[in-house]
Amino acid sequence: MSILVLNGPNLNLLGTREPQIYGAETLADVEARLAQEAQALGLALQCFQSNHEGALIDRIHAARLDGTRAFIVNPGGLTHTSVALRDAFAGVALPVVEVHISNVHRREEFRHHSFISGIAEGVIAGLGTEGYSAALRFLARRLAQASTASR
Ligand SMILES: O=C1C[C@@](O)(C(=O)O)C[C@@H](O)[C@@H]1O
Repeated sequence: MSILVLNGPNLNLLGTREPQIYGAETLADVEARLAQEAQALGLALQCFQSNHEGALIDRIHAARLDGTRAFIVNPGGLTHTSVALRDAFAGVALPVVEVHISNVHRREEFRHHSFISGIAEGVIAGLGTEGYSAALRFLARRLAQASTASR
């Protein structure tokens, strides 16, 4: 069972980008930690970051064919703008957990609306990079329950 972790625009700059908001860990640090946690949970993990909306959409479509069972996504600024990203998730119809490092609801008003939340199983915001780990633990349990139920 494989989980695909998607990060959108500017998340490649984690660690140096506005560290007072997003912290000091790099995306490579976060992905390495998640890979260890996934292994301990008995899950395979794939990670993909892009600054390009179309590349993210292509990766979501490709997930239909590569064994992906669920997504963890931090869409970055595309959260607040992208109907196309939402439609890609809806089209693939696998569970999605939306993660934001910062508490978007405590920030500028334009960050309060997400096009993704309406098709997500759940939304985690403001837990820092721990939010990705919380999403992984949630999905591990959810996928295990689903596979027991289908037996
Ligand atoms: O790029 C980001 C990062 C973010 O998704 C977060 O992780 O807190 C919040 C977004 O509003 C912002 O555009």
